[in-house]
Amino acid sequence: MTNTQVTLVQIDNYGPWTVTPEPRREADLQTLQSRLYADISQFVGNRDGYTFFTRFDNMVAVTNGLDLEDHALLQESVGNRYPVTLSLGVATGTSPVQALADATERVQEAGSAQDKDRRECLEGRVVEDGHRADDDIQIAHFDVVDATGNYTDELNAFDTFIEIEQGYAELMRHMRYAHDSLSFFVGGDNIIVVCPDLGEAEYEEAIHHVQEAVDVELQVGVGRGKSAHDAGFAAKHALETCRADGTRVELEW
Ligand SMILES: Nc1nc2c(ncn2[C@@H]2O[C@H](COP(=O)(O)OP(=O)(O)OP(=O)(O)O)[C@@H](O)[C@H]2O)c(=O)[nH]1
Repeated sequence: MTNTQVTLVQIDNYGPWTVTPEPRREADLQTLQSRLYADISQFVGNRDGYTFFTRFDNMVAVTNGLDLEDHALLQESVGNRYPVTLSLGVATGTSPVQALADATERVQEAGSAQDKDRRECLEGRVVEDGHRADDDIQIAHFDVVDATGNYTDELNAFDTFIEIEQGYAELMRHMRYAHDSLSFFVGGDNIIVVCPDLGEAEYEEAIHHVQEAVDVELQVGVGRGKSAHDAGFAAKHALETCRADGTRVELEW
């Protein structure tokens, strides 16, 4: 049974900061956001977690293996090096959607995203070391079948972008409402989905749904592990099996 530990990362009072004392140059904000994401991804990734950029001012991480001291160190390090600070909410559960909802609630209870007095809050609980298991995380790595042949080498770059984003939008909604899963676009034509215990039938159904709704053909490799890295790495190997064998769903555990 999965036990996903999810961390919501929220930049404190970021909206007001972007326009104080007057609107800041957009390129500078884009640079700040992408560097902050890169730093958090590296910090969490070095401890075998995954971080997703989502809206950049709010990011979502799968943090099994990181304790509250690790989270506090991330806050301290960012606070020392950036003009902004981070609040973090952490929660665990068999449903990734519910865990993220609980993590969000903890940050919201500490104060508004635009409350100038809420800084560096750290709320929540983690999966304790003695309670971690090899099937705590289930990750599905989706990609578009032959995106290069069907889109990248055929359409102009913006129309390719629209097609890929349509596939992502349909999949993320479907996986959230039908299968309690969190989907994140990770670049190219790839979508990483953090799942509860799902089986082959659910993935077949999701691929069929996206094909029917927006005519984008997906394949998926699924893995399990003690950390996001372990599960995600198994999923990548499973996806390689799809590519080699021409199959649409491969589970590796
Ligand atoms: N984040 C991430 N991006 C990837 C990964 N693999 C491929 N990509 C991205 O996806 C793009 C397309 O590569 P592929 O998915 O291998 O190509 P494809 O044409 O869809 O071919 P098939 O997947 O074999 O059907 C690449 O340019 C990368 O941007 C991955 O493991 N992680």
